[in-house]
Amino acid sequence: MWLIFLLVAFIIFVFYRPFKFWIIDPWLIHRDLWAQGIPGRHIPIVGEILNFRKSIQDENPLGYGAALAAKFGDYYHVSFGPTARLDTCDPELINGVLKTNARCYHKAYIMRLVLGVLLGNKNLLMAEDDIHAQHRRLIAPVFQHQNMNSMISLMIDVTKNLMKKWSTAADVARQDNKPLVLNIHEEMANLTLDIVTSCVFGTEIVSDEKMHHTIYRIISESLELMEKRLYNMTAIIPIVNRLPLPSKRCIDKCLREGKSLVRQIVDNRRKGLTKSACKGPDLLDLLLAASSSDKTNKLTDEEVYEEALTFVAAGHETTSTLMTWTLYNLANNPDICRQLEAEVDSVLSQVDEITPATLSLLTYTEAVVKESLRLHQPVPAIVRMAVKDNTLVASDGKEIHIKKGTGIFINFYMLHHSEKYWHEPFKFDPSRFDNKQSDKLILPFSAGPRSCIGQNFAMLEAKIMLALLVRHFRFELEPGQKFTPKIIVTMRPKYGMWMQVSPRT
Ligand code: HEM
Repeated sequence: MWLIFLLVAFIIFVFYRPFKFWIIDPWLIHRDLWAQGIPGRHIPIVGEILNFRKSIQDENPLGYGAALAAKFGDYYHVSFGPTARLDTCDPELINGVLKTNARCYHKAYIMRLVLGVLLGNKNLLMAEDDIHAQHRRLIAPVFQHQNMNSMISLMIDVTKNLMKKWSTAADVARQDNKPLVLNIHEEMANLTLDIVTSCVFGTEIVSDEKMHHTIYRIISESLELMEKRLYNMTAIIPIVNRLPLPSKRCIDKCLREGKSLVRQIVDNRRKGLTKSACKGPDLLDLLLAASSSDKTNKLTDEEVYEEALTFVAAGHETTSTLMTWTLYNLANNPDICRQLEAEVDSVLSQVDEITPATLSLLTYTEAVVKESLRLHQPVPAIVRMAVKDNTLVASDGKEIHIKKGTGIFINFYMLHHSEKYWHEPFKFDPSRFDNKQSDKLILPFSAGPRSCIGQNFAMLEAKIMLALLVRHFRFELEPGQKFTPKIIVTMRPKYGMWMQVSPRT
């Protein structure tokens, strides 16, 4: 008798929990949303993963969300794997999730799987609730304008180093009667990695080829592996995602390498063996100072390592994709490019004088960057998970009761391309930002208490790089290439971006 009882209990334990996770919980959420009149569809177990994977194979990852929105509207429910979620590009619903009801949401399990395995969970990007609030309070002063301004000269130097290499390479190519052709995405990835690593850690890391290469490899390799694990579902299935499969072992190795590298850099700085390369303190100095100034809330060593690595990971690929798509948009719109060159030529004197004062005069440059952030936002979507029942209100006044466990997919791409809010949304037109009104509908850095803490840094860096690049070079797209977006957290060009780069005479 006891044996039978134990056997039944064991079977319930083994089968019920997965059954509840994969079948019952998602079904209850979909049923509830249907009952509220929210349109949508439910594909059990795999959800939309196979459809999404097909859209990637068809080289149209963005078209898939657009097709769902065309069918169901600005908010609808679907599943991704076992998670039932509400997908939306409605500005009021987004505002509710990111701002008014922010306390009811955490980063989605899927984000934790993609980024948490690389960065850990005790950093600003991944931490939740009180730990997040404590880190945000400590770290926010690091990104104040006055600290950012002391990094201007370093950003200029690093950009000029790259331009010097390009000038030499262009001279060599000219001697062979050929244009200089570069994969601009790779060039921008190296440039932004150099800028962010030198602003975080000092120049020691940039001059050390091996360290530089290791950081680049760790970030790109682990993101690639995570993408594979996501689409073959090994990252999603509980227990399976912990098995020491080759992909998991490789990611764990990347994480160990990354942490030990950062640990070495932090320890060297603490011992005074290295110093900031900025005019003032660099981000590592500021992070160490912030973490030791508040004795009761100080960050542990482990947290300092994680935060420093997070700055590099969060600030590298995002800004490089922004720059790549900006140069692509300019190459496709020569009139806009000439207007930008005219502004940059008139504001910067012969000696490329870039200061906070000259930067504030580069208003068209800023509009070009913002329009690129709208048209090709580096982070096209983010995902949240409701950790409490709550109610959201959509722009049409509809109240939606969200159950704990519902995922929310915030589709910035659709918001930024909606004909409801933007005239000719697929046109690259920086003049839309003459009107401050547009700022309310563009959310490339997200919004609310979890908005991008590095946005001042990113805007400053992008303006400096763009002003210097267009002042000295012209960019033309090499014919015959495909511009397919590839999305793994950021939206980069899948096959690179090949351009003819010629010095301006
Ligand atoms: C064009 C460049 C950038 C874009 C488009 C961008 C975009 C974003 C977005 C959309 C988020 C919210 C993510 C979410 O809620 O899931 C975010 C968060 C964050 N970003 Fe950025 N980012 C950029 C540059 C940077 C830079 C340069 C840094 C640091 C040096 C940085 C550090 C962070 C951090 C630490 C967070 C987490 C903030 C928090 O949760 O409190 N980002 N970023």
